[in-house]
Amino acid sequence: MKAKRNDKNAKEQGKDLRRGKDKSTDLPEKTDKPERPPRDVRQIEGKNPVLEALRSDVTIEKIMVAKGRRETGNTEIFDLAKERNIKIQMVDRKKLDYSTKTGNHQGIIAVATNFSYYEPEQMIQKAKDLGEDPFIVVLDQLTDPHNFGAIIRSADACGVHGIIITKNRSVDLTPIAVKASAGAAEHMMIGKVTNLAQTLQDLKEKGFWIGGADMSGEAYYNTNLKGPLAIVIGSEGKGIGRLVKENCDFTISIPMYGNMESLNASVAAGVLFCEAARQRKGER
Ligand SMILES: C[S@@+](CC[C@H](N)C(=O)[O-])C[C@H]1O[C@@H](n2cnc3c(N)ncnc32)[C@H](O)[C@@H]1O
Repeated sequence: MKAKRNDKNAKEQGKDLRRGKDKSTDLPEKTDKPERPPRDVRQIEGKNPVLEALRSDVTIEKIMVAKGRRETGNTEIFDLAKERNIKIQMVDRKKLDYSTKTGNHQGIIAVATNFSYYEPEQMIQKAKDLGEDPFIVVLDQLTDPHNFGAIIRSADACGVHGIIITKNRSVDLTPIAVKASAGAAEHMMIGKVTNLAQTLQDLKEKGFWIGGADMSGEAYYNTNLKGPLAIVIGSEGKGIGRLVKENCDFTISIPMYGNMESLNASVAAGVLFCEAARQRKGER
C-alpha cells in the first residue's frame, strides 16, 4: 500500500514515504567517492583544425566522425589517421551536437592531449634552429577567443616563432580559439607568463626590440621591424597596459583615415605581422 505524503507518524519514524522503506536501515553508508583524476585531453573541432592536428605532432586519442561524412571530402583526414594508427569512430551526428564545445563541429571532433605551453627561450631556440632572428608576439590580456585564433593564424602565416599570453585575465587556448585559428594553433608555440612587464625586460636583455601596437605610434611602414623583435598587441577593451607600454622601445601605428579610433585587435595584428614579414624576409 502506498504511504500517504502527509503520513506524519511514518515521517517521524524515519520512513521513506516514497518507497515505504525505513530510511535508517536501508540507506548505504556514505563513503568518500575516490576522486577521478582530470583527463588531460581536449577537443579539436572542425575539418581544418583536425587536419592540422593530424599534420602536427599532437597526440590524438581518437577521431569521431558523423555517419555519412566519409564521402564528403574527408579523405585526407581518414588517410592521415590510418597512417598514424588513430581510431576513427563513426557516430550519430547527435552525439557530436551534444558534446561540441564550439557549436560548429562540421561533423568531426578529435580528442587529443592538452596543449603544452612553452618558455620564451624555447621560441628563441626555434628561431635559432631555423637560422632566423626571433620574432615573438605578446598579447596583453586579450579576451576574445576569436581574436586569439585569428592572431595565431596570421602569426603562423608571417613566420612568428611564438606567442606569449598572460596567465591571468587572458583568453586561453580554448576549442573556440583553436577553431578560429583554423588549426594553426597546433603548430604555434604558445607561452603563458605571470608578469608581462618582466618578460619584456628579459627579452630586451636578450637583444629584442619591443614594439607596442598603438594608435598613437609611428606609422608602421616607417618603422624598422627587422632583428630580434617582439610586437605587443593590446586588449580589446583597454589596449596595452601602462606598465607594459613603459617597457616598449617604440610604438607602431596603422594610420586611421575614417571615423573609428582603432581597428579590431586581430586585424591590426595581421597588418603589422605582414609588414614585419615583408621587411624580415627581404621582400619589397
Ligand atoms: C581594439 S584596440 C584597443 C582599443 C582601446 N580602446 C585603446 O584605446 O587602446 C586593440 C589593440 O589593437 C591594436 N590596434 C588597434 N588599432 C590599431 C592601430 N590603428 N594601430 C596600431 N595598433 C592598433 C592595439 O594593440 C590595440 O591595443
